[in-house]
Amino acid sequence: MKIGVIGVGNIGSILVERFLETKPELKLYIFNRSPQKMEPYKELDGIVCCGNAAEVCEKAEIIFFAVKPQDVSALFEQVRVVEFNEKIIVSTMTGISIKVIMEELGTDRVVRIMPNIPGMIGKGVTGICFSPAISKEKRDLVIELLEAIGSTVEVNEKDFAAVTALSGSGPAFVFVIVEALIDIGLKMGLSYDKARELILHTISGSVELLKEKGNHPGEFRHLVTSPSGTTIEGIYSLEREGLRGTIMKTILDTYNRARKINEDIEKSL
Ligand SMILES: NC(=O)C1=CN([C@@H]2O[C@H](COP(=O)(O)OP(=O)(O)OC[C@H]3O[C@@H](n4cnc5c(N)ncnc54)[C@H](OP(=O)(O)O)[C@@H]3O)[C@@H](O)[C@H]2O)C=CC1
Ligand SMILES: O=C(O)[C@@H]1CCC=N1
Repeated sequence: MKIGVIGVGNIGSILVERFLETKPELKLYIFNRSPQKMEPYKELDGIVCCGNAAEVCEKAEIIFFAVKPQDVSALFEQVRVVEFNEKIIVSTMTGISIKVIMEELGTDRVVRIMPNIPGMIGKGVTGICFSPAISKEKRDLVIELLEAIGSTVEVNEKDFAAVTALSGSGPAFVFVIVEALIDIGLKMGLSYDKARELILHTISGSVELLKEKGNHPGEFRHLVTSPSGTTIEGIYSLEREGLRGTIMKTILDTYNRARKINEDIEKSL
């Protein structure tokens, strides 16, 4: 199968590298605005570095658009000449609706996805939504392709801003929390390595426990919390400081920003 990737930045390069690693049978066609980002792929088998975005669209059957929202107008201009017909466009672009892509490019086969950075090791989760014209067979094909970066969750397009906030941007919030936990480990006298090991195992172990047992997180939180013990002291502090509200507000601000990007793009096109 012939796959195109336009924009080989953070997300585009994850897609390219995971496809190369897990799906060697694919033929890849890539293009990036600044050519130096294509350098690492120049001599590799199964990958062609194209001269422009339209060439990628002409040669590939499924084409990933992985540019920033502010670069989408220029990209539309560059690929408007292409006859998309049976081709499928898969967009990672935040805030760009399926309708906008269909109208701009005169196609009815568009998939909108919101991947995340753990896709780098095949452990990402990707929100996905299809335009109605895409057949069940082609939907399954795209989902199978995306297994290269992890699992997929099908959502309604109206929920994309929420997916962006929770799982698209989510890893950044997790990394900030991990950093804060390591720093406080250092403050309490632990080495960086020991604090990091303790924290990463605590987080991944707690996540695995929730996944395996399926309980509501509050149930396990109670198991840890002894009367007059250490945990309740921490929980009391956490609630007084408003951590729960801070986290909810963080996600809501991110969600509102995703909606605003969408609104601004729709107005500008
Ligand atoms: N980063 C993340 O975790 C996630 C990002 N997204 C979304 O995915 C999209 C890409 O994000 P990200 O990879 O982080 O962004 P990057 O800026 O890292 O990558 C975008 C790439 O697109 C290139 N580019 C821009 N215009 C064109 C064009 N017309 N033709 C070819 N290449 C072009 C840029 O080239 P140049 O080198 O010249 O700048 C750049 O390398 C965004 O819309 C983002 O919102 C979605 C989910 C998660
Ligand atoms: O920060 C951003 O806009 C993108 C969308 C999700 C993750 N990164």
